[in-house]
Amino acid sequence: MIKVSIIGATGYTGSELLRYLIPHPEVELVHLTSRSHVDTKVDSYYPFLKGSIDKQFSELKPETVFGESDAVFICLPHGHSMELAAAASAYDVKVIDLGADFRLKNIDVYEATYNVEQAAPNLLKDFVYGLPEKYRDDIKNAKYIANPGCFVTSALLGMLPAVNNALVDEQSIIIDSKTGVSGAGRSASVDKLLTELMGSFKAYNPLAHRHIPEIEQELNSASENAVQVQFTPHLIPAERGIFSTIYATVKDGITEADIIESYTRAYEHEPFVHVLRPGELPQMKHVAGTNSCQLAVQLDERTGRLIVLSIIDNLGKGAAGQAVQNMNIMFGLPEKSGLNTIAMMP
Ligand SMILES: NC(=O)C1=CN([C@@H]2O[C@H](COP(=O)(O)OP(=O)(O)OC[C@H]3O[C@@H](n4cnc5c(N)ncnc54)[C@H](OP(=O)(O)O)[C@@H]3O)[C@@H](O)[C@H]2O)C=CC1
Ligand SMILES: CC(=O)N[C@@H](CCC(=O)OP(=O)(O)O)C(=O)O
Repeated sequence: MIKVSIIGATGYTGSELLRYLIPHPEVELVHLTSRSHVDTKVDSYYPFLKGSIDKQFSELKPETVFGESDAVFICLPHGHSMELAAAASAYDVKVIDLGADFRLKNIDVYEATYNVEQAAPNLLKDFVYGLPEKYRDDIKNAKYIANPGCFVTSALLGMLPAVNNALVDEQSIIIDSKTGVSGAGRSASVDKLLTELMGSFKAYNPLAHRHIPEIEQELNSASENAVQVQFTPHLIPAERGIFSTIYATVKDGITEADIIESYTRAYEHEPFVHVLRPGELPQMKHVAGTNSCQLAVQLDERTGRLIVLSIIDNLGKGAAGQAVQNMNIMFGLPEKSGLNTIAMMP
């Protein structure tokens, strides 16, 4: 059994990790840390876990958590993982960070984007960007994983085959994303409460969202030409889910058959990415509570634009599900272990 701990287990990604890890056949949960609920029974804090877990939240003591675990998930707000990763380096433990501290390889870009100093620059090279569809071989041997951002995952899975195969003008990509409010975490501000959003819908951070450099970093490393994206996120009155509609102008001579062939080839062996059949359209609900991504791919012959509809659950493939997928790859387990959930309908 793999001894697993979660730092910041009282948040939304922490609870989603528990949902995947409690039934995981190869996992034994060891430490579940919290600042505000030390000694509270986990199933008192999370009544949906009654009968599933008999543990208490504990204080974060790095030497105990890293010293007694094989794998540790860090689920803290941005800026807190650098010091922890440095502490972990003294132990034989694998770390999967769900935050953004090690996603951006360029330190200046990271510091400008997050307005915080990169306090562990020497560890950056050891962090593998945790998108299995792009970095599976590196993930197998990694000690540290920087789990991708949620919008970024939906954008990259939607655009990587097009960029990899030079199907689209790399400067023409427009990503229009909608997200449920759980993306903002459990202690979100008033403007992200469902009561404020119900019956409404709004855009935020249109020109400066912190995921823009992350999307561009990963698309640029897949492309011979410079990639620049336009990205606008929107909040919708839903608990979870991301729906990205992505537009890009196709290059001269590229046909819909070329596009379908590239997407099919890219994902035919991927356990969690599903390219829909012609005419099928995705709905956020169809991936809720799962680690799946569904893609609808079409060429608009009239405008010459590729349109990709990409859906994930922000807490699933956008966070905890992808983190468990990365753990499975790092420990040589079947990639779907613990991740065989099916979306709830209706
Ligand atoms: N929500 C999402 O959809 C996604 C989130 N992420 C990233 O994952 C990480 C966790 O997100 P999420 O679970 O949503 O966040 P939450 O706000 O829901 O939870 C964060 C947890 O961290 C603990 N915490 C909060 N502030 C501090 C602090 N200053 N020092 C130490 N611990 C603190 C809190 O627990 P306590 O007070 O008990 O200690 C809290 O439960 C973030 O970096 C986020 O950006 C990534 C992808 C998707
Ligand atoms: C609704 C909402 O606020 N969403 C978050 C993204 C959440 C996420 O998953 O991104 P990180 O992993 O980078 O935190 C935002 O727009 O900043």
